Amino acid sequence: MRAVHFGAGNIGRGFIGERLARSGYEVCFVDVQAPLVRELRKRGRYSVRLLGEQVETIWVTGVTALDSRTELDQVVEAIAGADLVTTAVGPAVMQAIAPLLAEGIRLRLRRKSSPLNVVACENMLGASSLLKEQVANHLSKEELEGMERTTGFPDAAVDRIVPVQAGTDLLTVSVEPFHEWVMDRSGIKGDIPPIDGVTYVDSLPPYIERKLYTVNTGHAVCAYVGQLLECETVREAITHPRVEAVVTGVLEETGALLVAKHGFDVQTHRNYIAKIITRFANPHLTDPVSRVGRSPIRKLGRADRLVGPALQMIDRGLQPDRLAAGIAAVFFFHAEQDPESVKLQQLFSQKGVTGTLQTVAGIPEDSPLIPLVSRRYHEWEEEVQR
Ligand SMILES: NC(=O)c1ccc[n+]([C@@H]2O[C@H](COP(=O)([O-])OP(=O)(O)OC[C@H]3O[C@@H](n4cnc5c(N)ncnc54)[C@H](O)[C@@H]3O)[C@@H](O)[C@H]2O)c1
Ligand SMILES: O=P(O)(O)OC[C@@H](O)[C@@H](O)[C@H](O)[C@H](O)CO
Repeated sequence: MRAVHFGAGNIGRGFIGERLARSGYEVCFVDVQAPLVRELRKRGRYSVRLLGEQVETIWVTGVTALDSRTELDQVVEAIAGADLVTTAVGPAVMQAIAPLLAEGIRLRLRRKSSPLNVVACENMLGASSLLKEQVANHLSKEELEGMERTTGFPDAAVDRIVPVQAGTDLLTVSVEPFHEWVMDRSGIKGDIPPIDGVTYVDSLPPYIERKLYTVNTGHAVCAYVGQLLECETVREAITHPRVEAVVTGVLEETGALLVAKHGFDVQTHRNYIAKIITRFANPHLTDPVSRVGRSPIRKLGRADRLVGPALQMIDRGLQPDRLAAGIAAVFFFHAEQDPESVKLQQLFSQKGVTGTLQTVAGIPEDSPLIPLVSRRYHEWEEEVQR
């Protein structure tokens, strides 16, 4: 079994590649970082360190790599010969890999190959569906019909915290022991050769929303409020009583939404939240708030982890008070190496709370969310000036 995985970064090596290799797939990573590609190809293996009470080292073997900047033909050939394609490149990068995927699918159609599935393992709602649209833009009408018949793009939710890697070895990746990978069965064409640890469901929205609006909402609020209160890592933030209070308050709010919307059992959801808070507090992980808060404009998107649940709460007559405090904290986020953080600061200095939310999240001026966030912004401002 052969898998092509785009993005040999943290989650790519630390979770997707690890799962696929342990399930018997030969994994070909595709990345744009030449040193990473070179080392993966040369060594053919790397280690994943599970940072729990004890450190457990897993060797991921039978891997290789290609450079999507310089080895285009080989990447297309690898896609044509694959049993599965996965991605973990970041939502904004999917567009860049779409032409290569289209080329690979075109070659498979010409060769009358067996069905293929493409799974985007990105933190967003409907990532594989969006990737499908992006690929479709590069195909003729006839090729598109062929793709519809032969290629599945099942949406998925993936969960494992993989921080920025601080070790000296380029390939070794340290991760938390917890993992969850849920895939929408209805989007699959043909079969996906078994993957250890994947749960198949008939409808993904409850699972991806539960993950995005709990793990990622909580994580983001922890990062933004944490940085505002001078914490550098997620652990430092979640063990700061003020941050912890905001995060748990926010997760109570999104929990009420998720229970009302998807019918989750209240106690089961409380346990899910408690487990996540424990994961954030993992003393063996060093996860900087700058990573977790990265791409703040994306994170303020209308369907993303902050504004998404807040607007849905308002629609259901629920009050996203503490979530509004989390959203307001984003406007204080600074990460000089992060182009979105720099851009958001510029935008915010020109447009303030209302204009920025309208621009980046498309929220109407009369949305009740705007005064809620504005009030919370001024409260944070007073707090930091004290
Ligand atoms: N790190 C986590 O804890 C985690 C967990 C679940 C999901 N995710 C999601 O996975 C995705 C990747 O996150 P990450 O933390 O691994 O980021 P990362 O930056 O460590 O990895 C992304 C990789 O994609 C590569 N890349 C960039 N452009 C490319 C291109 N055109 N072709 C091929 N590769 C390209 C980069 O070089 C990098 O190696 C994101 O959508 C993220 O939300 C991350
Ligand atoms: O990857 P992002 O930028 O969407 O979000 C940052 C973190 O919240 C995220 O990477 C988590 O670590 C991950 O989603 C846990 O499963």
